[in-house]
Amino acid sequence: MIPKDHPRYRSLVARERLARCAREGIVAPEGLAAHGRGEAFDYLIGERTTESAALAERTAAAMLLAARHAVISVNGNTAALAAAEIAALQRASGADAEVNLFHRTEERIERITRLLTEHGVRVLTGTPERIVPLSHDRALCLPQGIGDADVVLVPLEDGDRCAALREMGKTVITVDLNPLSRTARTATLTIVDEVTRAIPAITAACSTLEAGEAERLVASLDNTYLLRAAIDEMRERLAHALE
Ligand SMILES: Nc1ncnc2c1ncn2[C@@H]1O[C@H](COP(=O)(O)OP(=O)(O)OP(=O)(O)O)[C@@H](O)[C@H]1O
Ligand SMILES: CC(C)(COP(=O)(O)O)[C@@H](O)C(=O)O
Ligand code: BAL
Repeated sequence: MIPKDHPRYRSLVARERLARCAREGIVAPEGLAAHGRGEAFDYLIGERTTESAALAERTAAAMLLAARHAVISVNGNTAALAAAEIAALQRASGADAEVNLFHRTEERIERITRLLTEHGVRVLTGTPERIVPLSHDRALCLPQGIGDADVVLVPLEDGDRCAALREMGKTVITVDLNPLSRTARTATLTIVDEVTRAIPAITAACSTLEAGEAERLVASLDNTYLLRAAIDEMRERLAHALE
């Protein structure tokens, strides 16, 4: 039982949820390591949504709403951490949701699909095909899902799949606490924020974008600026960390 007044309550609750979902075969064991890497970067931005991340989240909302066919690609970590948040984003944006795994097993696909459905997510299902040119199982996706999408939201992603989706002409939005990851540097739009903060922020933006704001956000998108702003935030916090 984690006391609500614990200074790291939010982090410990997330870890407890991931550990439980790993035991239940939803989160891959490797996902615990990936989460730890993310938490380290979250420390560096002060475990809060920075100004540049907030700008990226509003831009993501604009891109999802303008999409011909937006798909949220869900892996085990994202399902464990943000199933209800994905359902709310789906309702706000109209995006489809599809389970796509690196450590793919049919059992994990079924368990993650069940977890998402229980939280209100409408999950695309069907027979996957090797559509994305990759040598691992992230290549497997649904022709009517990621295969048809023009905009894909891929939280906690792999750099090689991000690059492959871009080469297929798709717009890739990622949520990644590490501004130096291959994904962060390859995506069309990178949200350097924690996934349970980022997804609700995108959802909120879907209903608060003002007239003309969406077009301005997309037209002014500069992912290098967003990554540099995140790095500058980390550097500034480190410079004054012991004051
Ligand atoms: N809760 C979270 N919210 C946001 N980002 C996260 C979260 N947990 C992990 N991450 C980040 O998501 C990424 C996914 O982990 P993974 O191990 O696939 O990354 P990676 O291999 O370093 O990335 P890349 O392949 O893009 O270089 C990591 O960059 C990690 O820092
Ligand atoms: C662990 C994970 C971040 C997700 O794995 P999965 O849920 O199988 O897509 C994976 O991409 C990795 O870095 O190993
Ligand atoms: N996420 C699986 C290995 C990679 O980072 O590409």
